[in-house]
Amino acid sequence: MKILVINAGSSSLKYQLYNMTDESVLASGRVERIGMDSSIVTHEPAGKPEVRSVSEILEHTTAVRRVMDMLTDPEVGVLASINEIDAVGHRIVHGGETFRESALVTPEVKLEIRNLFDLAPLHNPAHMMGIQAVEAVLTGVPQAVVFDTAFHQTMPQSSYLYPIPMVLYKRHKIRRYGFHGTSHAYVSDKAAKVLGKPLESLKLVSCHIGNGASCTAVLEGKSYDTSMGMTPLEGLMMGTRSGDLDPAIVPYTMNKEDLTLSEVNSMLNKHSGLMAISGLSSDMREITDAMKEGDSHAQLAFDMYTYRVRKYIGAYAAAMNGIDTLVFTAGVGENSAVLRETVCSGLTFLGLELDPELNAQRSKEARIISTPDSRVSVLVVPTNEELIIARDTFKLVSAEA
Ligand SMILES: Nc1ncnc2c1ncn2[C@@H]1O[C@H](COP(=O)(O)OP(=O)(O)O)[C@@H](O)[C@H]1O
Ligand SMILES: CC(=O)OP(=O)(O)O
Ligand SMILES: [Mg+2]
Repeated sequence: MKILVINAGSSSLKYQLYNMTDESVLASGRVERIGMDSSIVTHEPAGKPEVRSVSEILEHTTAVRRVMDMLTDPEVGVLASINEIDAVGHRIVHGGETFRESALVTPEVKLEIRNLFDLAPLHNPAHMMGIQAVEAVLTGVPQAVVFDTAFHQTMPQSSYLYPIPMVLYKRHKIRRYGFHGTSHAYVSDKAAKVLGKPLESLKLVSCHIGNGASCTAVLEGKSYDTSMGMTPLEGLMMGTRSGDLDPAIVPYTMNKEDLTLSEVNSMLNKHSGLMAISGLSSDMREITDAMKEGDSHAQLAFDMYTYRVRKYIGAYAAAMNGIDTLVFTAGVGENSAVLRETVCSGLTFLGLELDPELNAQRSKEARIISTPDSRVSVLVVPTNEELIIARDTFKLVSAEA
């Protein structure tokens, strides 16, 4: 079975085509700047060089058509015909309280995703465009949806409720949902396998640190608490998102700077985090490079960023009455040895001891980077959200057939 995985954003569409016989990736790529004057299409067929092209792609249906053209192109394609695609799986950021697990796309499921537009105005409408674009181009092909929030639906009320009037939860479903669930679930499971222990026996903290970043306390194999909240803005400091701050800053800033709601929202989501403090970049590679050159703003951004990760790990160790496993994943977590070292250097009080050589090694494999005597096992586990989406889609479509 061949499955196309799609992660549709408001102005981008990322894809991976899997052959589920051996879970190999046949091709992957992305369409960026949808709706702008020049869109960039990057296509990577397995074993062949990447191809890039620039054209005008005004909406998602055209983007999906372009992806199909690339996949079936005589030179850079990997399929003889689009009829070879058996199913499509979509990443959906917000599943609210409705979706505890992945689902096949039906008219009812689409309606539910639409009902969640308010809770994820940046993400869910884009995902819906992706679903509809596939419907238009690959008529009749089954589609599945896999939710970032689903894994966190096990959180107890004491973790997910905010201490604000209950009526807001009842009326508007204002609560913590948490995100990156597909990734947290995958890396927790993988870490347990690497350690040779049942996941249910572990007190694990998973740190997904990419452009968006979140920490999750995984207790008895389930999400017990997580740092992102009603939206992916809460929690850790991120590339361009502030993470935690005093909520009083919002009205105060609006008043002092004469900002509208949408402007303050944009400030916190797009112009804060590493970008704001360093004044340089939201990309951790550029931050750490600048630090080496003695850039004090980049250093401050890094110090704040790592300090906040460490605080969450400490908080979750307390929340679970202990921690025996710490996992780093995603772009920064997998690749930045200096970030892992800095975060862990303040956690020796837990009996955590990093092995500097193992930490410095580069590898695409899941691996332990703590010493044999460390009371907390520290691991780097490369995440693979697309593979989980492909697997869930495969399961759902096979069960239906
Ligand atoms: N070698 C590296 N060292 C430090 N940071 C890295 C490295 N490679 C990638 N990154 C960071 O990973 C981030 C992207 O992470 P990723 O998980 O791909 O994010 P997203 O899926 O949210 O776009 C980049 O912004 C960059 O800061
Ligand atoms: C939910 C979220 O923050 O996603 P991303 O890390 O892809 O931005
Ligand atoms: Mg990501």
